[in-house]
Amino acid sequence: MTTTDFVPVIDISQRTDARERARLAEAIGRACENSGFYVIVGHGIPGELIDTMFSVTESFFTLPDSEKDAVANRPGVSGLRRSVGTTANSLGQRTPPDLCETFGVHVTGDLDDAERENLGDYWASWKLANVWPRRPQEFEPTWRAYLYSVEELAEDLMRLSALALGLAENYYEDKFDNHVSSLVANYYYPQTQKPLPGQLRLGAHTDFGGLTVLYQETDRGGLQVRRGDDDWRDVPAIPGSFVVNIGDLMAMWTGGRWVSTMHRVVNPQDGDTASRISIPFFFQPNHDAVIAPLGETADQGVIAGEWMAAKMRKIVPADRG
Ligand SMILES: O=C(O)CCC(=O)C(=O)O
Ligand SMILES: [Fe+2]
Repeated sequence: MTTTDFVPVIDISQRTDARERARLAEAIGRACENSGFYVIVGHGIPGELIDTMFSVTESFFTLPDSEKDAVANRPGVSGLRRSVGTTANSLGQRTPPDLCETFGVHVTGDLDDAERENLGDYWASWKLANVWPRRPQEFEPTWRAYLYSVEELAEDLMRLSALALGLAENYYEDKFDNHVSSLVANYYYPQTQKPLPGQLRLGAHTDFGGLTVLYQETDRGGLQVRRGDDDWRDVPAIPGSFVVNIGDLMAMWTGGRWVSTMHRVVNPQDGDTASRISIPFFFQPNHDAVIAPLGETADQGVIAGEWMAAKMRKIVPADRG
């Protein structure tokens, strides 16, 4: 099986046409059963918005440290994490920290303190307040415009997913009407020292939530998806595309018919000091949505927020905010 059979490229430009929707849903369903990953083109998010999103994000990450510190993550506040910890820890693996820093905001991060406090009685990243860099000036408006667009796209992908599973298109709507999604930028900084044994740009993991829509720099490479036990396949990097993958909750929702697949970001070749940026949007259900496998009763399910927060805590110690 070639990589594009395992992670197919799907053109969704005709998705407003009813007949074409059925065909797209079928292609998405097949991809989600096989690898849980697909690449979309023709998604309708303007290239100009994506380019600006990339350039403000890159400008931010390459600011002097003293300036970046102003938005550093602290108790109660999201922002910049210099070290994301060890992603592979979420699966119980012990490896050195990932070679990555991240900046993230949540759709819930602008609510007032009391409202955020109500989003689950446990520590969870979506309860943190957003903080925005002052420079570059266009950072915040661009991130907000991008967030709005990618959220709409993710909603439509969920409608197509529902169709693929033989459900009503709006089946997932009331499970995502107060979603706790996040928009994150991963900055894989230049590697000027040899990584430690087992140390990666981003360790092997599965995503937690519903689905992830990821922008990646397409001339860098590094994102790999696992096939079988130890066969890592490069994800096709196509200019103007997004990588879509389903998370654990979506897989649980389908009773395992769809798969949430392990992926990682490997280091560049020795001596290659190029940085790499990726920007995932994690579409995560309402914190109180009950996720039970299709056809099972709610008491067979888990509470989405409790489940995601428990997995998150294995990566980021709760006392780090
Ligand atoms: O950087 C990438 O291409 C993948 C990032 C990723 O898997 C994640 O942030 O969950
Ligand atoms: Fe991921």
